Amino acid sequence: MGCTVSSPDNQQLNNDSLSNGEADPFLNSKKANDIIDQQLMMNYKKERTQIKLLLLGTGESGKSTVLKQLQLLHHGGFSHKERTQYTQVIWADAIQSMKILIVQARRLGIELQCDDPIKYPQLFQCKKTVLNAKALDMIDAQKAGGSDFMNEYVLKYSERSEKKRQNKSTGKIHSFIAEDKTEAISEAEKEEDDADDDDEEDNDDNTFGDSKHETSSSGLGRNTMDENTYQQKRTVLANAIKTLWEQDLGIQQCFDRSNEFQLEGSAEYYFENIKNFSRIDYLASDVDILKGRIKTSGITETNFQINSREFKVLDAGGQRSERRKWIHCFEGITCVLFVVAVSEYDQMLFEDEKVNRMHESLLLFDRLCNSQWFSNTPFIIFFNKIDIFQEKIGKSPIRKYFPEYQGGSNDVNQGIKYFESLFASINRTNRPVYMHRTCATDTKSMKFILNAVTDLIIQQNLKKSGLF
Ligand SMILES: Nc1nc2c(ncn2[C@@H]2O[C@H](COP(=O)(O)OP(=O)(O)OP(=O)(O)O)[C@@H](O)[C@H]2O)c(=O)[nH]1
Ligand SMILES: [Mg+2]
Repeated sequence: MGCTVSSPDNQQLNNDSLSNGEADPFLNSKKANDIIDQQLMMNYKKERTQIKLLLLGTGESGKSTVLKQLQLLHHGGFSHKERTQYTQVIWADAIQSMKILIVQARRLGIELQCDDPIKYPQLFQCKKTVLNAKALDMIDAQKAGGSDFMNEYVLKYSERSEKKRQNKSTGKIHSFIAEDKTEAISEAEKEEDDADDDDEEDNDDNTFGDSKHETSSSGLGRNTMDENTYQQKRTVLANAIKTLWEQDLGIQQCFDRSNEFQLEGSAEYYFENIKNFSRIDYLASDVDILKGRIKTSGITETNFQINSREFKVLDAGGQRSERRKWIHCFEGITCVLFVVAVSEYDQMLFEDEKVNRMHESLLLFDRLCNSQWFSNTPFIIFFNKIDIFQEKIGKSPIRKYFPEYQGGSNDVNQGIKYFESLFASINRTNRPVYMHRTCATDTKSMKFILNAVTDLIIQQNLKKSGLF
């Protein structure tokens, strides 16, 4: 009946097993509990000592570029996969950027020399080459990021998408930061679902420019050509882009007015280096990757070991439709690094061309800095893109967009100071906001600034945890 007779041999065996703990269910579960407790304690200690740095700011302000600099400083640089991806993306963006300049010149009533076949036959031919080029046939879309790249490409370059992204951008800049966390999360989840539904519809959209059915292409053109023909086509296209860029005065004029429409911030760099990007064996350099742009979707997490401390850096997509996801990463943040593109005082949002980018950044900062979520969290602001700011302020007066600006129209220092004071005046808490002027694409200056910033965060964190 299930009883066992305990023989002396049996008893010895049982005693041995018990002493090994193999057959004792209580001892076994205690062991398992101990392991879980140990793990929890380790996680708890790690959580307590790990520094969580959150990169926030509007779209295109330079958050991911700051992350890339951290990668160069503390992660041994970029992987082969990243280099391959940026090589493809930049080449496609370079082609589209030149198309945009041609089309926008017409919209703005700027006369293009390449529109005159009699006086400028060579430029006319170059224009035809560019407008007929299908960027997706000129790249390996899979290497460029597959379906993520394709969706992004359509959203960026389709005229129809311009309206769609405006609709998607609800204008509800504040929705992500409702003080009631549960309400905000459920709202975020609902809106995220809606956004996903929209994405699917985007796939059959047409592309900006003369190549009407470009996005229906799967980038297969590259596979149907032999290598020599493919390289030849790319070389011809690169020469056309370079010639238009260097010789057509209308293109230059249009570029000077690029704050009036959406153009890649690094378009000039792409055109200047177009021959590199056209080579099929070319692999993006560190600088290319820093200059290249891949919009962040969602939130990425990267771990670093900095001065023997664990850092987790969270990089959030900054466009309006991305911000509803932010709420998911607000917990346990050690420091917020807010990035402002100071050069964008005269530009409109990609997602809503009626809204000034600097105004959006100020509003966003107001909501974040004065929110209960971050009442004990230090804020650092990077006033970024100072290189573009320097070049631009002489040509595009700050006063035109910020009439209360009293500083000199060519004075870079006064100009940045003005924006710094606007941001400082928004801070209604009694904690300080640290500010730095940055050019996130410049590795040398960023090394210095990022070292100072990470030191400051470590010090602050030690003080806060009572370890210092
Ligand atoms: N010239 C110049 N370009 C910069 C600077 N910082 C960033 N950029 C460029 O600006 C573009 C956008 O930068 P990202 O780092 O992708 O911007 P982001 O804030 O991560 O954008 P989202 O992911 O959409 O939120 C890239 O092409 C960068 O190379 C800068 O200081 N100077
Ligand atoms: Mg980004």
